[in-house]
Amino acid sequence: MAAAGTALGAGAAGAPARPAGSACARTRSDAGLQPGCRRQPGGSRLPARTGPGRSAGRPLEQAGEGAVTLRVLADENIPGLESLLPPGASLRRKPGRQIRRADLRECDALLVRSVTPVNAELLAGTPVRFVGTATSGFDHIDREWLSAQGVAFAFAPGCNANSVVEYVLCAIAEVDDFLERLLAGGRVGIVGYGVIGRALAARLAQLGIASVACDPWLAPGSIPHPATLAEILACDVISLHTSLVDTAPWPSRHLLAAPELAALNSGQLLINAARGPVADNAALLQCLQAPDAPAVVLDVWEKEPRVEPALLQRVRLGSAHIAGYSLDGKLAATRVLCQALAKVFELEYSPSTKSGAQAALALDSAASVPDTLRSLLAARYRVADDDRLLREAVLGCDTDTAAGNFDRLRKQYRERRELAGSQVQLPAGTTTALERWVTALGCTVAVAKDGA
Ligand SMILES: NC(=O)C1=CN([C@@H]2O[C@H](COP(=O)(O)OP(=O)(O)OC[C@H]3O[C@@H](n4cnc5c(N)ncnc54)[C@H](O)[C@@H]3O)[C@@H](O)[C@H]2O)C=CC1
Ligand SMILES: O=C(O)C(=O)[C@H](O)COP(=O)(O)O
Repeated sequence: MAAAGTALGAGAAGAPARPAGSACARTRSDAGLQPGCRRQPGGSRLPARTGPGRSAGRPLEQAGEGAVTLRVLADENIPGLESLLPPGASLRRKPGRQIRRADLRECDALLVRSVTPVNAELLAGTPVRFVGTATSGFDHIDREWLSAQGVAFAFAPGCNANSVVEYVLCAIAEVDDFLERLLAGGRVGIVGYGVIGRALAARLAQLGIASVACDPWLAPGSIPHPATLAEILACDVISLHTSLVDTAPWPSRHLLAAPELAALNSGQLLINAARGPVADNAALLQCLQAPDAPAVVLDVWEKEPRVEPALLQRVRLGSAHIAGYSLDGKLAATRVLCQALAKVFELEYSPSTKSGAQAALALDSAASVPDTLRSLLAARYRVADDDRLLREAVLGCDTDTAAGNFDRLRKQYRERRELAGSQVQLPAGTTTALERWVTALGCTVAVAKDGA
């Protein structure tokens, strides 16, 4: 098992072994950079290829005086690279599912998303010395192989955590009266207490909503309100945020299988915005055919890009693996990868850190607290919109067309901004209680002056 959390700045003191596919404490600004590069004798800026059967890397090509050509191949769905890559990098794009070894014959750095498996089959015999994934999860990357070969690796921990948290809050606000129930003393059970699990617990606490969490890979004492999986499954809302882990003793693949799903009832909401296989989809379909089935929201599916139509028909809300797709999160991930790339290849680099201002929101109603929260959340994002698009794209199509449509929805995803960080204008005379809810969602408050 690869030592997990070899990310820069990461490390949970006293933590036991972490599962492959897990990352320790990280924030949006931390680049998860796995070492694997050595300074070359003779001053080459390329990382050494230190793995078995490898020779040292050759220097970067010189393109004109002083210019460095760093050959980058990137998934076409990583935004902002044209302006954020270090100067001197040359960029080629390909659809992530179509990247093959032959594409990498003249390539120093590969930038992928979750749809490109990166392993010996893809990289052996290529000059690639840096792999970056613009994602939080890295179950598609064979990090042990990369490390053994001296190929540097970076990922984007935490970059889209708030996007996922807001997706979960929106789902809660959009399904039945779960938001009311949580605000009236209900509980959320969080499975997986990594970056996203912790961010969700923190946001819920700001809203005065209780949560408990389980994550057996963490050291005892690292979860403020720990619970067993059985206790989690008794909560009003259950939200899955584990990495996809196959390692004993606590694999997360099929963590929710028939016995666990049988514990749920129609008074509960289950949300999976982690990885499809964390919930056994065949068992989930069976569970949803029972009369006392829970409400289920799925952003992720076991055989993406193939979605089981019968399952989609029975979930309350379904989306095309876009929980983390805020523009803010995507651009943050691009910046993290570009910074890691510049560090590995020892390039001077100071990228812009702005995503662009978000339009201010106005809140003018004297609505109930749940409706105030609901309207604020819906001002930026509604899971129901993605649900409609997914149903249109998948239901009634043949399997291959539906799979292509699933990927197209993701490629053409609209510009979605996060709520946190938005300025919310409140009417004059607004109560401080209303301000409290606005700030609990991570927004800043601007109170209009009388007569304004
Ligand atoms: N739907 C989407 O758009 C997105 C999905 N994700 C998924 O969410 C996952 C979580 O993201 P982060 O919090 O950043 O990752 P993380 O690595 O910080 O946290 C994952 C946590 O899951 C825990 N875990 C592993 N196996 C477990 C088990 N059997 N039971 C309970 N906990 C277990 C790990 O110990 C770890 O603490 C990612 O690995 C990725 O798969 C992440 C971002 C966007
Ligand atoms: O960050 C992750 O982990 C994710 O699941 C991504 O947000 C999903 O994006 P893709 O890489 O699948 O486009």
